[in-house]
Amino acid sequence: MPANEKIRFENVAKSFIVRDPKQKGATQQFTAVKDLSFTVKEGEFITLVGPSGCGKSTLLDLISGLTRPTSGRIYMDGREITGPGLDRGIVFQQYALFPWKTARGNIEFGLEAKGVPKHERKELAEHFLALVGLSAFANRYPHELSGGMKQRVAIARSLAFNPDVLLMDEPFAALDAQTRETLQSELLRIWQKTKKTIIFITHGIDEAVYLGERVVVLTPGPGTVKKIVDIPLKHRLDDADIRSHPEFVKARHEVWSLLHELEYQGAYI
Ligand SMILES: Nc1ncnc2c1ncn2[C@@H]1O[C@H](COP(=O)(O)OP(=O)(O)OP(=O)(O)O)[C@@H](O)[C@H]1O
Repeated sequence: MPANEKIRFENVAKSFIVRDPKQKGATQQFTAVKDLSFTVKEGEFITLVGPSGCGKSTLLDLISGLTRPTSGRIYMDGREITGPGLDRGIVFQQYALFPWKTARGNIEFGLEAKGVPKHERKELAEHFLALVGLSAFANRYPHELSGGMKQRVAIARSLAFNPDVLLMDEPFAALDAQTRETLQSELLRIWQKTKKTIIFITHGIDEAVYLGERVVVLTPGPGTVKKIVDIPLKHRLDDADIRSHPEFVKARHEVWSLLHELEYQGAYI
């Protein structure tokens, strides 16, 4: 295993048994992803983009250990992933916060379940609320927070567990464009500070290029790797208008062109 390798997909396929629409009571196999082979480096920010139904969430479920591959193997730190673990944190599109707990309470709750002592829970919650810029909102309940704030709490909650890898499934998809951009740069800042490995799923080509050091472009279902595009942008946070930068425009165009090749015709991107 190369020294800086964090996650390795080796010929991974995942099929589901589904109802056969042509024959009452019969079932058939449906392949969601196949021949998936790629690696993610330690501390890397990698984004995955592909049309609806190409298997992005399936792929994340496999890394999280919520489901097992039908064939092939997935390794983390050289060990096969066989189930869920706190070394992998997940942030979903929907915030999944407890409505009866405050922002701080939501973060502390998981830590309590993990057996972290009370004073440490409070300290950790405060540290991560500060990291996502929500110190002043610690005592607010989810319904008193904006969508962007709720998603920040969800990110803080995941980070408080100190996972090695943060798995993000379209976390900003439900937000308005302005809030999304703000959270994208905040996430980059957090990534630079925490040095976590981040695997981020998105429908957005801009988002994939802005965040990812590499963008994994997936084929329409059954999803497999079409191409991995290197994004050579070095100073994303220093340039407020990085999206107009020629390197950004070039990378964006490359990903866009891949997703508009013939095999994607009719797919919803
Ligand atoms: N538990 C399941 N049983 C049967 N089919 C499933 C199951 N989970 C996913 N699928 C199918 O596998 C394919 C991939 O689904 P998945 O949710 O991974 O796609 P996606 O790329 O995340 O889609 P989207 O971008 O629309 O969220 C879809 O056709 C879906 O219907």
